[in-house]
Amino acid sequence: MMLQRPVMVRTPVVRVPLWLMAIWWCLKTLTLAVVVAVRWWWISAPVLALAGLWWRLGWPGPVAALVAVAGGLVAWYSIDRASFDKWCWLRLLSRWRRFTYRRRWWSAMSTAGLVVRFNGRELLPEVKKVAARRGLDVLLVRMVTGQIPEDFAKVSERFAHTFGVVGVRVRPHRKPGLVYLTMVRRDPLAGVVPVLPVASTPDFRALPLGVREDGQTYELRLFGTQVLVAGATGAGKGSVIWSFVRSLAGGVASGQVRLWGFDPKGGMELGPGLPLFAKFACEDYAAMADLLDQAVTVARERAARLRGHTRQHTPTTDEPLIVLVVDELAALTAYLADRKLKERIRAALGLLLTQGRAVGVHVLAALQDPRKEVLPFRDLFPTRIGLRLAESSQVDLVLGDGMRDRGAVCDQIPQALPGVGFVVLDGDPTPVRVRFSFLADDDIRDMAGTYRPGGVIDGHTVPPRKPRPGPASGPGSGAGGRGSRENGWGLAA
Ligand SMILES: Nc1ncnc2c1ncn2[C@@H]1O[C@H](COP(=O)(O)OP(=O)(O)OP(=O)(O)O)[C@@H](O)[C@H]1O
Repeated sequence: MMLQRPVMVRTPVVRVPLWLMAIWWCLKTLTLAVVVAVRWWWISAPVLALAGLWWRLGWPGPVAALVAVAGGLVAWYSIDRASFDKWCWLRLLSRWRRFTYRRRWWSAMSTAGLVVRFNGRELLPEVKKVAARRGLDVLLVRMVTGQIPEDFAKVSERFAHTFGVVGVRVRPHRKPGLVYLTMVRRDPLAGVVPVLPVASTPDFRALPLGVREDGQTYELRLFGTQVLVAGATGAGKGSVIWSFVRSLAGGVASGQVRLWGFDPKGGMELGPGLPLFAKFACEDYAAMADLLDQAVTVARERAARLRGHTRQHTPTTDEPLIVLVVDELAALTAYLADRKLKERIRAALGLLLTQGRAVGVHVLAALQDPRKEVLPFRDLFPTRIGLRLAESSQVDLVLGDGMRDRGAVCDQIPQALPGVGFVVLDGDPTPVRVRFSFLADDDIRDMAGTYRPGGVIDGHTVPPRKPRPGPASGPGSGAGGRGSRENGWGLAA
């Protein structure tokens, strides 16, 4: 039997003289000081500069420098606040916020259940970047292997309370493994959004409808889509409809766009803008079914003509974009007592929603009550807008499964914020919070007077009016010598 030598466990001792150790510690401290000074250069550089001035000029040196810098900043702020915010204030704020979020990060992740224990170690998501904006902070976070953005979305409310912010929205980064957390500190959408300017030729790929949380204009891509708006009573469906109509008004005036209105509430909602509509139906459901059938015929004719030539219709005055504006979809598809008529309407609507979008026949439909009879139509609307909703269960019903967890908390929109909602695009996992511009009745009448289109009156074609600035009289007032029938009530062709 061979005797094995015991394993050597003692560390060999090397005797180092004290002066060598002292040099080593000095070098180490110096390196650490340089690293800290470089890492926090935005603190160390000014401190060094002030110290240099004090060294050469005594106290007047740094005091004069501080006064000059403060004066320069005040002047910059007063002359160009946007660039001051962008290049100075928000950058400093971002650094401060990065420090404050990191301080509470470990406990926040731990209590939210996002710390992963692996191989005896604790792994937690890492804050890569913090960008402060007006009223919100955007954190770029690297997730721990195995985590997905949904894990963060589920605890977003918990984060809001932990970090003392009004809300947290979660959005995946385009690179896997990264996620954005938007910490909303004060609601940037608290103020009413005034009417937006009208483009004489609308850009159908970017129609301005309101303002997003990051302060940018929210632009809707109409080409290739159909739009559904849902909201409880008083949620501001009217403001979505009128913001949308306004974004198209230039095209309505030039004849590039034709609006067909369906207002089953007897003309209450769309009435103030009546002159803008080429066709309109508000009481007679059979007339509404006829209009829908006409739209299906147009869509089919165009599809037959365009097949093999193009995949997207280009609106012209000869072949305009047709937009059907429906104020209460459920009145057509769910509440209607006449079953035969209801089936006819449902069939026509289904065809329009599936076949219309490539050939320039679009639908904007508003919905108050997301009940199951209207649900089959939801998936035919690639763009869905959820305003304030009565119950949390309605959110996924309207916007699609999982949308509430992803931050579309329509049920938490306060009554005091009409016109605020979440927009969801098919295939895009991130709801966008938007406030739509508000048009009072007078704004709608002015717009209708200014941008009303030409039409057919008693067999004579009336050319479109040239847009003119300033207020104009409203519908029914006989402006331009046109009565209610000319305004479209009588289904002018
Ligand atoms: N975007 C907005 N900004 C500010 N206030 C708004 C906005 N939209 C609506 N409001 C206010 O909320 C009120 C209700 O809005 P609106 O009539 O559009 O709601 P609705 O959803 O169409 O309601 P209903 O289903 O009862 O017709 C308006 O009279 C207006 O005062």
